[in-house]
Amino acid sequence: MAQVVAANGSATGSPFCAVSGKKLTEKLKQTSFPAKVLDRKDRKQNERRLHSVPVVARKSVEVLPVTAEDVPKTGEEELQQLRGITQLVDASVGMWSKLSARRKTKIVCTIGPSTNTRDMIWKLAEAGMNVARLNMSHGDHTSHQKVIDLVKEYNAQSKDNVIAIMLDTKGPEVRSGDLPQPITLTTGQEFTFTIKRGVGTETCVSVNYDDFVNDVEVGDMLLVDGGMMSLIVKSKTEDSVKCEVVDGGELKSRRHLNVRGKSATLPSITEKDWDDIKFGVENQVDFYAVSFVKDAKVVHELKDYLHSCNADIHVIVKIESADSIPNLHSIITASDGAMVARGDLGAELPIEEVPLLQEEIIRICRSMGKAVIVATNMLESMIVHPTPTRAEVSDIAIAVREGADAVMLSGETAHGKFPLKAVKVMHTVALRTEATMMGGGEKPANLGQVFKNHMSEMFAFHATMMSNTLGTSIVVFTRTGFMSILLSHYRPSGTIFAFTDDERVRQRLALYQGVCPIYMKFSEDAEATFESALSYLQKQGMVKDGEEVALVQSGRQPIWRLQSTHNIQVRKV
Ligand SMILES: Nc1ncnc2c1ncn2[C@@H]1O[C@H](COP(=O)(O)OP(=O)(O)O)[C@@H](O)[C@H]1O
Ligand SMILES: C=C(OP(=O)(O)O)C(=O)O
Repeated sequence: MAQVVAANGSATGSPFCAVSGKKLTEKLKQTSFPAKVLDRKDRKQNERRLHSVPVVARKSVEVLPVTAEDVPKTGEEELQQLRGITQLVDASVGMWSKLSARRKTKIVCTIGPSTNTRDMIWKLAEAGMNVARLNMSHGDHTSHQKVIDLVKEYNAQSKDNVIAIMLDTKGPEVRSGDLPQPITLTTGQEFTFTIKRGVGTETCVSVNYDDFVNDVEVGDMLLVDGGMMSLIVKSKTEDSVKCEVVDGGELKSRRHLNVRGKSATLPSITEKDWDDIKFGVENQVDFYAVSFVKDAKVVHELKDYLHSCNADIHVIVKIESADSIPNLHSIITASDGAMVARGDLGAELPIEEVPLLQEEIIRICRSMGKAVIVATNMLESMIVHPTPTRAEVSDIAIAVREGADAVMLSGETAHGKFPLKAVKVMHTVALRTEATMMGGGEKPANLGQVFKNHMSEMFAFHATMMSNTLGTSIVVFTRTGFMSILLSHYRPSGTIFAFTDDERVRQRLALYQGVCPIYMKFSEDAEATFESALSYLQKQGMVKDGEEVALVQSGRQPIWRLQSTHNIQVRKV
Protein backbone atom coordinates (compact mmCIF):
# COMPACT_ATOMS: atom_id res chain seq x y z
CA MET A 1 0.00 0.00 0.00
CA ALA A 2 1.26 3.45 -0.76
CA GLN A 3 0.78 6.28 1.61
CA VAL A 4 1.92 9.81 2.12
CA VAL A 5 2.56 10.48 5.79
CA ALA A 6 3.54 13.74 7.36
CA ALA A 7 5.07 13.83 10.81
CA ASN A 8 5.88 16.74 13.05
CA GLY A 9 8.53 15.66 15.51
CA SER A 10 7.24 12.09 15.41
CA ALA A 11 5.91 9.82 12.70
CA THR A 12 2.32 10.56 13.65
CA GLY A 13 2.08 14.32 13.21
CA SER A 14 -0.34 16.31 11.09
CA PRO A 15 -0.68 15.61 7.38
CA PHE A 16 1.49 17.79 5.18
CA CYS A 17 -1.48 19.23 3.34
CA ALA A 18 -2.40 20.87 6.64
CA VAL A 19 0.54 23.23 6.19
CA SER A 20 -1.38 26.15 4.81
CA GLY A 21 -2.16 29.82 5.15
CA LYS A 22 0.40 31.89 7.03
CA LYS A 23 2.60 28.91 7.86
CA LEU A 24 2.90 27.96 4.21
CA THR A 25 3.71 31.52 3.23
CA GLU A 26 6.47 31.55 5.83
CA LYS A 27 7.81 28.30 4.51
CA LEU A 28 7.81 29.56 1.00
CA LYS A 29 9.75 32.55 2.18
CA GLN A 30 12.26 30.37 3.97
CA THR A 31 15.66 30.28 2.41
CA SER A 32 16.01 27.23 0.23
CA PHE A 33 19.56 26.49 -0.92
CA PRO A 34 19.75 28.88 -3.87
CA ALA A 35 18.38 31.64 -1.68
CA LYS A 36 21.05 30.92 0.93
CA VAL A 37 23.60 31.71 -1.69
CA LEU A 38 21.88 34.86 -2.80
CA ASP A 39 20.36 35.97 0.40
CA ARG A 40 21.90 39.10 1.75
CA LYS A 41 18.90 41.35 2.21
CA ASP A 42 15.39 40.61 1.30
CA ARG A 43 14.78 37.30 -0.39
CA LYS A 44 11.58 38.53 -1.97
CA GLN A 45 13.41 41.42 -3.52
CA ASN A 46 15.96 39.01 -4.93
CA GLU A 47 13.26 36.80 -6.34
CA ARG A 48 11.60 39.74 -8.03
CA ARG A 49 14.92 40.74 -9.51
CA LEU A 50 15.47 37.19 -10.68
CA HIS A 51 12.23 37.19 -12.59
CA SER A 52 12.63 40.56 -14.14
CA VAL A 53 16.38 40.68 -14.87
CA PRO A 54 17.71 37.18 -14.54
CA VAL A 55 21.29 37.97 -15.49
CA VAL A 56 21.97 40.90 -13.21
CA ALA A 57 25.29 40.47 -11.44
CA ARG A 58 24.89 40.40 -7.69
CA LYS A 59 27.54 41.14 -5.15
CA SER A 60 26.86 38.19 -2.89
CA VAL A 61 28.42 35.52 -5.12
CA GLU A 62 31.11 36.57 -7.50
CA VAL A 63 33.06 34.58 -10.02
CA LEU A 64 36.40 34.26 -8.31
CA PRO A 65 38.90 32.51 -10.50
CA VAL A 66 41.38 32.39 -7.65
CA THR A 67 42.89 29.72 -5.49
CA ALA A 68 45.76 30.18 -3.12
CA GLU A 69 47.10 26.77 -4.12
CA ASP A 70 47.71 27.38 -7.82
CA VAL A 71 49.56 30.63 -7.21
CA PRO A 72 51.39 30.61 -3.91
CA LYS A 73 51.79 34.38 -3.96
CA THR A 74 48.06 35.10 -4.39
CA GLY A 75 47.32 38.57 -3.05
CA GLU A 76 45.77 38.94 0.40
CA GLU A 77 42.87 40.81 -1.19
CA GLU A 78 41.93 37.84 -3.36
CA LEU A 79 42.13 35.50 -0.40
CA GLN A 80 39.84 37.80 1.54
CA GLN A 81 37.31 37.52 -1.28
CA LEU A 82 37.48 33.74 -1.12
CA ARG A 83 37.03 33.81 2.63
CA GLY A 84 34.07 36.11 2.09
CA ILE A 85 32.33 33.38 0.12
CA THR A 86 33.02 30.80 2.80
CA GLN A 87 31.62 33.13 5.42
CA LEU A 88 28.27 33.15 3.67
CA VAL A 89 27.83 29.64 5.03
CA ASP A 90 26.32 29.24 8.47
CA ALA A 91 27.40 27.02 11.32
CA SER A 92 28.00 23.92 9.21
CA VAL A 93 30.99 21.73 9.89
CA GLY A 94 33.32 19.59 7.76
CA MET A 95 32.78 19.49 4.02
CA TRP A 96 29.29 20.99 4.35
CA SER A 97 30.84 24.24 5.51
CA LYS A 98 32.21 24.60 1.97
CA LEU A 99 30.04 25.89 -0.80
CA SER A 100 31.52 23.28 -3.11
CA ALA A 101 29.51 20.63 -1.24
CA ARG A 102 26.30 22.54 -1.94
CA ARG A 103 26.77 22.93 -5.66
CA LYS A 104 24.33 20.70 -7.50
CA THR A 105 26.10 20.32 -10.83
CA LYS A 106 29.04 17.97 -10.38
CA ILE A 107 32.60 18.44 -11.62
CA VAL A 108 34.60 15.72 -13.39
CA CYS A 109 38.38 16.28 -13.38
CA THR A 110 40.78 14.45 -15.69
CA ILE A 111 43.83 13.45 -13.69
CA GLY A 112 47.21 13.75 -15.40
CA PRO A 113 50.77 14.97 -14.82
CA SER A 114 49.58 18.23 -13.18
CA THR A 115 47.37 16.48 -10.64
CA ASN A 116 48.43 12.86 -10.10
CA THR A 117 50.02 13.39 -6.68
CA ARG A 118 48.53 12.84 -3.24
CA ASP A 119 48.70 16.54 -2.49
CA MET A 120 46.87 17.56 -5.66
CA ILE A 121 44.17 14.86 -5.42
CA TRP A 122 43.40 16.10 -1.90
CA LYS A 123 43.36 19.72 -3.01
CA LEU A 124 41.17 18.99 -6.03
CA ALA A 125 38.74 17.08 -3.81
CA GLU A 126 38.56 19.92 -1.32
CA ALA A 127 38.17 22.46 -4.15
CA GLY A 128 35.13 20.65 -5.55
CA MET A 129 36.12 17.69 -7.76
CA ASN A 130 33.35 15.06 -7.62
CA VAL A 131 34.62 12.55 -10.15
CA ALA A 132 38.22 11.68 -11.07
CA ARG A 133 38.58 10.68 -14.73
CA LEU A 134 41.39 8.47 -15.96
CA ASN A 135 41.96 8.79 -19.68
CA MET A 136 43.36 5.45 -20.89
CA SER A 137 44.67 7.13 -24.06
CA HIS A 138 47.54 8.30 -21.89
CA GLY A 139 49.61 6.83 -19.09
CA ASP A 140 49.84 3.13 -18.21
CA HIS A 141 48.23 0.82 -15.65
CA THR A 142 50.92 1.60 -13.07
CA SER A 143 50.30 5.35 -13.23
CA HIS A 144 46.49 4.93 -13.25
CA GLN A 145 46.69 2.44 -10.38
CA LYS A 146 48.49 5.06 -8.31
CA VAL A 147 45.69 7.58 -8.90
CA ILE A 148 42.96 5.03 -8.12
CA ASP A 149 44.69 4.14 -4.86
CA LEU A 150 45.00 7.81 -3.92
CA VAL A 151 41.32 8.52 -4.60
CA LYS A 152 40.33 5.47 -2.57
CA GLU A 153 42.61 6.58 0.24
CA TYR A 154 40.97 10.00 0.18
CA ASN A 155 37.50 8.43 0.26
CA ALA A 156 38.41 6.13 3.13
CA GLN A 157 39.67 8.94 5.31
CA SER A 158 37.08 11.55 4.33
CA LYS A 159 33.89 11.06 6.30
CA ASP A 160 31.84 13.67 4.53
CA ASN A 161 33.14 13.84 0.98
CA VAL A 162 33.46 11.24 -1.73
CA ILE A 163 35.02 11.10 -5.19
CA ALA A 164 33.84 8.69 -7.89
CA ILE A 165 36.30 7.10 -10.33
CA MET A 166 35.65 7.08 -14.07
CA LEU A 167 37.80 5.06 -16.46
CA ASP A 168 37.66 6.51 -19.97
CA THR A 169 38.56 4.00 -22.68
CA LYS A 170 40.89 4.94 -25.50
CA GLY A 171 38.56 3.44 -28.09
CA PRO A 172 39.27 3.19 -31.79
CA GLU A 173 40.75 6.64 -31.90
CA VAL A 174 43.19 7.56 -34.59
CA ARG A 175 46.25 9.47 -33.43
CA SER A 176 49.46 10.70 -34.94
CA GLY A 177 52.61 9.11 -33.53
CA ASP A 178 55.27 10.34 -31.14
CA LEU A 179 57.56 13.16 -32.25
CA PRO A 180 60.96 13.99 -30.75
CA GLN A 181 59.77 17.62 -30.65
CA PRO A 182 56.75 19.57 -31.95
CA ILE A 183 56.86 20.42 -35.66
CA THR A 184 55.33 23.36 -37.49
CA LEU A 185 52.86 22.72 -40.29
CA THR A 186 52.65 25.64 -42.74
CA THR A 187 49.61 26.36 -44.87
CA GLY A 188 50.15 25.07 -48.41
CA GLN A 189 52.98 22.67 -47.55
CA GLU A 190 52.86 18.97 -48.39
CA PHE A 191 52.64 16.59 -45.41
CA THR A 192 52.38 12.81 -45.24
CA PHE A 193 50.77 10.40 -42.78
CA THR A 194 52.11 6.86 -42.91
CA ILE A 195 51.00 3.61 -41.34
CA LYS A 196 54.70 2.65 -40.97
CA ARG A 197 55.56 2.73 -37.27
CA GLY A 198 58.06 5.06 -35.64
CA VAL A 199 58.22 7.81 -38.28
CA GLY A 200 58.40 11.38 -37.01
CA THR A 201 60.09 13.91 -39.30
CA GLU A 202 59.36 17.50 -40.44
CA THR A 203 57.28 16.20 -43.38
CA CYS A 204 55.94 12.80 -42.33
CA VAL A 205 54.50 11.21 -39.19
CA SER A 206 53.11 7.76 -38.27
CA VAL A 207 49.43 7.03 -37.71
CA ASN A 208 48.44 4.35 -35.16
CA TYR A 209 45.75 2.74 -37.34
CA ASP A 210 46.57 0.37 -40.22
CA ASP A 211 43.30 0.87 -42.11
CA PHE A 212 43.78 4.63 -42.18
CA VAL A 213 44.86 4.45 -45.81
CA ASN A 214 41.74 2.46 -46.74
CA ASP A 215 39.32 4.63 -44.74
CA VAL A 216 40.32 7.99 -46.24
CA GLU A 217 39.75 9.11 -49.80
CA VAL A 218 41.24 11.82 -51.99
CA GLY A 219 39.42 15.07 -51.21
CA ASP A 220 38.72 14.16 -47.54
CA MET A 221 39.45 16.81 -44.93
CA LEU A 222 41.67 15.61 -42.06
CA LEU A 223 41.40 17.43 -38.76
CA VAL A 224 44.32 17.33 -36.34
CA ASP A 225 43.88 17.95 -32.61
CA GLY A 226 40.13 18.54 -32.81
CA GLY A 227 40.52 20.97 -35.73
CA MET A 228 43.49 23.03 -34.55
CA MET A 229 45.05 22.09 -37.91
CA SER A 230 43.48 20.74 -41.08
CA LEU A 231 44.82 19.02 -44.19
CA ILE A 232 43.21 17.91 -47.46
CA VAL A 233 44.02 14.47 -48.88
CA LYS A 234 45.75 14.78 -52.27
CA SER A 235 46.86 11.21 -53.02
CA LYS A 236 47.38 7.77 -51.47
CA THR A 237 49.86 4.92 -51.75
CA GLU A 238 49.75 1.49 -50.11
CA ASP A 239 51.01 2.81 -46.80
CA SER A 240 50.83 6.59 -46.95
CA VAL A 241 48.39 9.46 -47.35
CA LYS A 242 49.78 12.61 -48.95
CA CYS A 243 48.08 15.84 -47.92
CA GLU A 244 48.25 19.58 -48.35
CA VAL A 245 48.08 21.68 -45.19
CA VAL A 246 44.99 23.91 -45.21
CA ASP A 247 45.30 25.39 -41.71
CA GLY A 248 48.76 25.11 -40.22
CA GLY A 249 49.93 25.04 -36.62
CA GLU A 250 52.15 23.18 -34.21
CA LEU A 251 51.92 19.37 -34.31
CA LYS A 252 52.81 17.64 -31.04
CA SER A 253 53.01 13.94 -30.12
CA ARG A 254 49.94 11.68 -30.13
CA ARG A 255 47.34 14.13 -31.48
CA HIS A 256 43.81 13.17 -32.52
CA LEU A 257 43.16 12.65 -36.24
CA ASN A 258 39.60 12.81 -37.53
CA VAL A 259 38.18 12.64 -41.01
CA ARG A 260 35.38 15.15 -41.35
CA GLY A 261 32.03 13.32 -41.61
CA LYS A 262 33.48 9.82 -41.14
CA SER A 263 34.01 7.41 -38.28
CA ALA A 264 36.85 4.89 -38.33
CA THR A 265 35.76 1.38 -39.30
CA LEU A 266 37.08 -0.09 -36.07
CA PRO A 267 35.13 -1.82 -33.29
CA SER A 268 34.18 0.58 -30.46
CA ILE A 269 35.91 -1.60 -27.90
CA THR A 270 39.40 -2.54 -29.03
CA GLU A 271 41.70 -5.20 -27.55
CA LYS A 272 43.47 -2.54 -25.51
CA ASP A 273 40.08 -1.34 -24.23
CA TRP A 274 39.15 -4.85 -23.04
CA ASP A 275 42.43 -4.99 -21.19
CA ASP A 276 41.69 -1.60 -19.60
CA ILE A 277 38.12 -2.66 -18.78
CA LYS A 278 39.49 -5.69 -16.90
CA PHE A 279 41.81 -3.35 -15.05
CA GLY A 280 38.72 -1.31 -14.12
CA VAL A 281 36.89 -4.41 -12.86
CA GLU A 282 39.88 -5.40 -10.71
CA ASN A 283 39.97 -1.91 -9.24
CA GLN A 284 36.20 -1.56 -8.84
CA VAL A 285 35.95 1.75 -10.64
CA ASP A 286 32.52 3.39 -10.60
CA PHE A 287 32.03 4.30 -14.27
CA TYR A 288 33.36 3.46 -17.69
CA ALA A 289 33.22 6.26 -20.22
CA VAL A 290 33.17 4.28 -23.48
CA SER A 291 34.70 6.10 -26.43
CA PHE A 292 33.31 6.21 -29.97
CA VAL A 293 30.16 4.20 -29.29
CA LYS A 294 28.31 3.84 -32.59
CA ASP A 295 25.41 1.56 -31.67
CA ALA A 296 23.69 -0.05 -28.70
CA LYS A 297 25.18 -3.48 -29.46
CA VAL A 298 28.51 -2.59 -27.98
CA VAL A 299 26.88 -1.29 -24.79
CA HIS A 300 24.99 -4.57 -24.37
CA GLU A 301 28.22 -6.47 -25.00
CA LEU A 302 30.02 -4.55 -22.26
CA LYS A 303 27.10 -4.85 -19.86
CA ASP A 304 26.91 -8.62 -20.46
CA TYR A 305 30.61 -8.89 -19.74
CA LEU A 306 30.27 -6.86 -16.51
CA HIS A 307 27.32 -8.99 -15.51
CA SER A 308 29.32 -12.18 -16.12
CA CYS A 309 32.05 -11.02 -13.77
CA ASN A 310 29.59 -9.64 -11.23
CA ALA A 311 30.99 -6.15 -11.60
CA ASP A 312 28.73 -3.29 -10.57
CA ILE A 313 30.13 -0.60 -12.85
CA HIS A 314 27.95 1.87 -14.71
CA VAL A 315 28.42 2.60 -18.39
CA ILE A 316 28.53 6.14 -19.75
CA VAL A 317 28.57 6.30 -23.55
CA LYS A 318 30.67 9.00 -25.16
CA ILE A 319 28.78 10.60 -28.01
CA GLU A 320 31.58 11.68 -30.31
CA SER A 321 31.24 9.75 -33.50
CA ALA A 322 29.26 10.76 -36.60
CA ASP A 323 27.88 7.20 -36.76
CA SER A 324 26.37 7.46 -33.26
CA ILE A 325 23.94 10.26 -34.12
CA PRO A 326 21.29 8.21 -35.97
CA ASN A 327 21.34 5.72 -33.05
CA LEU A 328 21.25 8.19 -30.15
CA HIS A 329 18.03 6.87 -28.63
CA SER A 330 18.96 3.19 -28.63
CA ILE A 331 22.53 3.90 -27.44
CA ILE A 332 21.40 6.04 -24.52
CA THR A 333 18.60 3.59 -23.65
CA ALA A 334 21.16 0.79 -23.33
CA SER A 335 23.51 2.84 -21.15
CA ASP A 336 23.50 4.44 -17.70
CA GLY A 337 24.33 7.86 -19.08
CA ALA A 338 26.08 9.81 -21.82
CA MET A 339 28.97 12.20 -22.23
CA VAL A 340 28.77 14.94 -24.85
CA ALA A 341 32.39 14.51 -26.01
CA ARG A 342 32.56 17.73 -27.93
CA GLY A 343 36.18 17.36 -29.06
CA ASP A 344 35.78 14.48 -31.47
CA LEU A 345 32.12 15.27 -32.09
CA GLY A 346 33.07 18.69 -33.46
CA ALA A 347 35.72 17.12 -35.66
CA GLU A 348 33.62 14.33 -37.15
CA LEU A 349 30.61 16.62 -37.63
CA PRO A 350 30.41 20.28 -38.62
CA ILE A 351 31.30 22.35 -35.57
CA GLU A 352 28.04 24.32 -35.64
CA GLU A 353 26.17 21.10 -34.91
CA VAL A 354 27.87 20.71 -31.50
CA PRO A 355 25.71 23.08 -29.39
CA LEU A 356 22.55 21.70 -30.97
CA LEU A 357 23.61 18.12 -30.32
CA GLN A 358 24.62 19.03 -26.77
CA GLU A 359 21.13 20.33 -26.10
CA GLU A 360 19.54 17.31 -27.75
CA ILE A 361 21.69 14.75 -25.90
CA ILE A 362 20.98 16.44 -22.55
CA ARG A 363 17.28 16.47 -23.39
CA ILE A 364 17.23 12.78 -24.31
CA CYS A 365 19.20 11.76 -21.21
CA ARG A 366 16.99 13.78 -18.92
CA SER A 367 13.81 12.41 -20.42
CA MET A 368 15.12 8.87 -19.93
CA GLY A 369 16.43 9.49 -16.43
CA LYS A 370 20.10 8.96 -17.41
CA ALA A 371 23.17 10.85 -16.25
CA VAL A 372 24.67 13.36 -18.68
CA ILE A 373 28.11 15.00 -18.73
CA VAL A 374 29.20 17.94 -20.90
CA ALA A 375 32.89 17.66 -21.79
CA THR A 376 35.85 19.29 -23.52
CA ASN A 377 37.23 22.79 -23.86
CA MET A 378 35.10 24.13 -21.01
CA LEU A 379 37.96 26.19 -19.61
CA GLU A 380 40.56 25.45 -22.30
CA SER A 381 42.30 28.83 -22.02
CA MET A 382 43.02 28.07 -18.35
CA ILE A 383 45.49 25.38 -19.42
CA VAL A 384 47.90 28.30 -19.79
CA HIS A 385 46.12 31.37 -18.38
CA PRO A 386 45.00 32.02 -14.80
CA THR A 387 41.60 33.42 -15.80
CA PRO A 388 39.00 32.07 -18.24
CA THR A 389 37.54 33.78 -21.28
CA ARG A 390 34.03 35.14 -20.88
CA ALA A 391 32.86 32.71 -23.55
CA GLU A 392 34.11 29.80 -21.44
CA VAL A 393 32.23 31.09 -18.42
CA SER A 394 29.07 31.30 -20.52
CA ASP A 395 29.66 27.77 -21.79
CA ILE A 396 29.62 26.39 -18.24
CA ALA A 397 26.51 28.40 -17.39
CA ILE A 398 24.72 27.05 -20.47
CA ALA A 399 25.52 23.41 -19.60
CA VAL A 400 24.25 24.01 -16.06
CA ARG A 401 21.06 25.64 -17.33
CA GLU A 402 20.48 22.86 -19.82
CA GLY A 403 20.46 20.49 -16.88
CA ALA A 404 23.71 18.51 -17.18
CA ASP A 405 24.52 16.31 -14.19
CA ALA A 406 28.18 17.19 -14.54
CA VAL A 407 30.65 19.39 -16.39
CA MET A 408 34.12 18.11 -17.18
CA LEU A 409 37.68 19.42 -17.15
CA SER A 410 40.22 17.69 -19.41
CA GLY A 411 43.60 19.26 -20.20
CA GLU A 412 42.80 22.01 -17.66
CA THR A 413 43.36 19.59 -14.77
CA ALA A 414 45.40 16.88 -16.57
CA HIS A 415 48.32 18.98 -17.75
CA GLY A 416 47.31 22.60 -17.22
CA LYS A 417 49.13 25.25 -15.21
CA PHE A 418 46.14 26.18 -13.05
CA PRO A 419 44.18 23.02 -12.23
CA LEU A 420 42.85 24.22 -8.88
CA LYS A 421 41.85 27.59 -10.21
CA ALA A 422 40.01 25.87 -13.06
CA VAL A 423 38.00 23.81 -10.56
CA LYS A 424 37.24 26.93 -8.50
CA VAL A 425 36.03 28.81 -11.58
CA MET A 426 33.86 25.90 -12.68
CA HIS A 427 32.46 25.59 -9.18
CA THR A 428 31.72 29.29 -8.78
CA VAL A 429 30.10 29.67 -12.19
CA ALA A 430 27.93 26.56 -11.68
CA LEU A 431 26.90 27.65 -8.20
CA ARG A 432 26.09 31.16 -9.36
CA THR A 433 24.05 29.86 -12.28
CA GLU A 434 22.16 27.38 -10.11
CA ALA A 435 21.19 30.23 -7.82
CA THR A 436 19.11 31.69 -10.65
CA MET A 437 17.37 28.41 -11.37
CA MET A 438 14.58 28.45 -8.84
CA GLY A 439 12.70 25.18 -8.84
CA GLY A 440 15.66 23.27 -10.27
CA GLY A 441 15.44 24.73 -13.77
CA GLU A 442 13.49 23.60 -16.75
CA LYS A 443 11.98 20.13 -16.56
CA PRO A 444 11.75 17.93 -19.65
CA ALA A 445 8.14 18.01 -20.85
CA ASN A 446 7.60 14.28 -20.38
CA LEU A 447 9.18 13.94 -16.94
CA GLY A 448 6.70 12.38 -14.57
CA GLN A 449 4.76 10.97 -17.53
CA VAL A 450 7.13 8.26 -18.74
CA PHE A 451 7.26 6.71 -15.33
CA LYS A 452 3.80 7.31 -14.08
CA ASN A 453 2.92 3.64 -13.80
CA HIS A 454 5.74 2.87 -11.42
CA MET A 455 5.39 3.45 -7.72
CA SER A 456 8.98 4.60 -7.13
CA GLU A 457 8.84 7.07 -9.99
CA MET A 458 5.53 8.40 -8.72
CA PHE A 459 7.09 8.91 -5.33
CA ALA A 460 10.16 10.63 -6.70
CA PHE A 461 7.93 12.98 -8.66
CA HIS A 462 5.65 13.80 -5.74
CA ALA A 463 8.46 14.04 -3.20
CA THR A 464 10.05 16.62 -5.51
CA MET A 465 6.83 18.59 -5.80
CA MET A 466 6.35 18.47 -2.06
CA SER A 467 9.88 19.51 -1.14
CA ASN A 468 9.82 22.29 -3.74
CA THR A 469 6.55 23.63 -2.38
CA LEU A 470 7.71 23.52 1.22
CA GLY A 471 11.28 24.61 0.47
CA THR A 472 12.84 21.58 2.18
CA SER A 473 15.70 19.27 1.34
CA ILE A 474 15.00 15.57 0.71
CA VAL A 475 16.29 12.65 2.75
CA VAL A 476 16.32 9.27 1.03
CA PHE A 477 17.60 5.83 2.06
CA THR A 478 19.01 3.67 -0.66
CA ARG A 479 20.83 0.37 -0.99
CA THR A 480 21.40 0.51 -4.74
CA GLY A 481 21.31 4.26 -5.38
CA PHE A 482 18.21 3.79 -7.53
CA MET A 483 15.82 6.02 -5.60
CA SER A 484 18.29 8.89 -5.23
CA ILE A 485 19.14 8.78 -8.95
CA LEU A 486 15.44 8.89 -9.69
CA LEU A 487 14.96 11.88 -7.41
CA SER A 488 17.95 13.61 -8.98
CA HIS A 489 16.31 13.45 -12.37
CA TYR A 490 13.33 15.42 -11.12
CA ARG A 491 15.86 18.11 -10.14
CA PRO A 492 14.30 19.18 -6.81
CA SER A 493 15.33 22.63 -5.55
CA GLY A 494 16.68 21.30 -2.25
CA THR A 495 19.62 18.98 -1.73
CA ILE A 496 18.99 15.22 -1.91
CA PHE A 497 20.69 13.71 1.15
CA ALA A 498 21.14 10.09 0.05
CA PHE A 499 21.93 7.72 2.91
CA THR A 500 23.35 4.38 1.87
CA ASP A 501 24.95 1.47 3.66
CA ASP A 502 27.08 0.61 0.63
CA GLU A 503 30.38 2.46 0.12
CA ARG A 504 30.37 1.81 -3.62
CA VAL A 505 26.88 3.21 -4.03
CA ARG A 506 27.96 6.26 -2.05
CA GLN A 507 30.91 6.71 -4.38
CA ARG A 508 28.83 6.32 -7.55
CA LEU A 509 26.23 8.85 -6.43
CA ALA A 510 28.91 11.56 -6.46
CA LEU A 511 28.18 12.05 -10.20
CA TYR A 512 24.49 12.84 -9.89
CA GLN A 513 23.07 16.35 -9.92
CA GLY A 514 21.92 17.57 -6.52
CA VAL A 515 22.79 14.36 -4.65
CA CYS A 516 24.85 14.50 -1.46
CA PRO A 517 25.78 10.87 -0.75
CA ILE A 518 26.27 9.84 2.89
CA TYR A 519 27.36 6.48 4.28
CA MET A 520 25.39 5.14 7.23
CA LYS A 521 24.71 1.70 8.71
CA PHE A 522 20.98 1.02 8.61
CA SER A 523 19.17 -0.28 11.63
CA GLU A 524 16.44 -2.93 11.39
CA ASP A 525 14.13 -0.34 12.84
CA ALA A 526 12.98 2.37 10.42
CA GLU A 527 12.43 4.95 13.13
CA ALA A 528 15.92 4.44 14.57
CA THR A 529 17.40 4.82 11.07
CA PHE A 530 15.48 8.05 10.47
CA GLU A 531 16.59 9.40 13.82
CA SER A 532 20.26 8.71 13.25
CA ALA A 533 20.10 10.20 9.73
CA LEU A 534 18.49 13.40 10.98
CA SER A 535 20.89 13.61 13.86
CA TYR A 536 23.85 13.26 11.42
CA LEU A 537 22.47 16.04 9.23
CA GLN A 538 21.98 18.23 12.25
CA LYS A 539 25.49 17.61 13.59
CA GLN A 540 27.05 18.47 10.24
CA GLY A 541 24.99 21.65 10.02
CA MET A 542 23.33 20.26 6.89
CA VAL A 543 19.94 21.03 8.40
CA LYS A 544 19.15 23.43 11.21
CA ASP A 545 17.13 22.98 14.37
CA GLY A 546 13.45 23.37 13.55
CA GLU A 547 13.99 22.98 9.80
CA GLU A 548 11.73 20.59 7.94
CA VAL A 549 12.90 17.85 5.59
CA ALA A 550 11.01 15.60 3.19
CA LEU A 551 11.79 12.03 4.03
CA VAL A 552 11.31 9.40 1.34
CA GLN A 553 10.98 5.71 2.07
CA SER A 554 10.60 3.96 -1.25
CA GLY A 555 12.57 2.34 -4.02
CA ARG A 556 12.96 -1.04 -5.67
CA GLN A 557 14.71 -2.47 -2.63
CA PRO A 558 13.08 -0.89 0.39
CA ILE A 559 15.57 -0.92 3.23
CA TRP A 560 12.92 -2.15 5.63
CA ARG A 561 11.95 -5.28 3.79
CA LEU A 562 9.05 -6.27 5.99
CA GLN A 563 7.34 -3.03 5.18
CA SER A 564 5.83 -2.83 1.75
CA THR A 565 4.65 0.71 2.30
CA HIS A 566 6.04 3.70 0.49
CA ASN A 567 6.19 6.88 2.52
CA ILE A 568 6.87 10.53 2.02
CA GLN A 569 6.97 12.31 5.31
CA VAL A 570 7.71 15.85 6.34
CA ARG A 571 9.64 15.99 9.58
CA LYS A 572 10.78 18.82 11.71
CA VAL A 573 14.35 18.40 12.89
N1 LIG B 1 47.23 10.01 -17.60
C1 LIG B 1 47.82 10.95 -18.34
N2 LIG B 1 49.17 10.95 -18.49
C2 LIG B 1 49.78 11.90 -19.24
N3 LIG B 1 49.13 12.91 -19.86
C3 LIG B 1 47.81 12.96 -19.77
C4 LIG B 1 47.07 11.99 -19.00
N4 LIG B 1 45.76 12.28 -19.09
C5 LIG B 1 45.67 13.38 -19.86
N5 LIG B 1 46.90 13.81 -20.26
C6 LIG B 1 47.23 15.00 -21.07
O1 LIG B 1 46.16 15.92 -20.99
C7 LIG B 1 45.64 16.17 -22.30
C8 LIG B 1 44.15 16.45 -22.22
O2 LIG B 1 43.45 15.35 -21.67
P1 LIG B 1 42.24 14.70 -22.47
O3 LIG B 1 41.37 15.74 -23.03
O4 LIG B 1 41.63 13.68 -21.58
O5 LIG B 1 43.03 13.93 -23.62
P2 LIG B 1 42.85 13.75 -25.18
O6 LIG B 1 42.07 14.86 -25.75
O7 LIG B 1 44.27 13.69 -25.66
O8 LIG B 1 42.15 12.43 -25.32
C9 LIG B 1 46.06 14.98 -23.13
O9 LIG B 1 46.12 15.27 -24.51
C10 LIG B 1 47.40 14.65 -22.56
O10 LIG B 1 48.39 15.50 -23.09
C1 LIG C 1 36.01 13.82 -24.16
C2 LIG C 1 36.49 13.57 -25.37
O1 LIG C 1 37.27 12.46 -25.56
P1 LIG C 1 38.85 12.33 -25.33
O2 LIG C 1 39.28 13.39 -24.36
O3 LIG C 1 39.05 10.95 -24.81
O4 LIG C 1 39.44 12.52 -26.65
C3 LIG C 1 36.18 14.42 -26.54
O5 LIG C 1 36.50 14.03 -27.66
O6 LIG C 1 35.57 15.48 -26.35
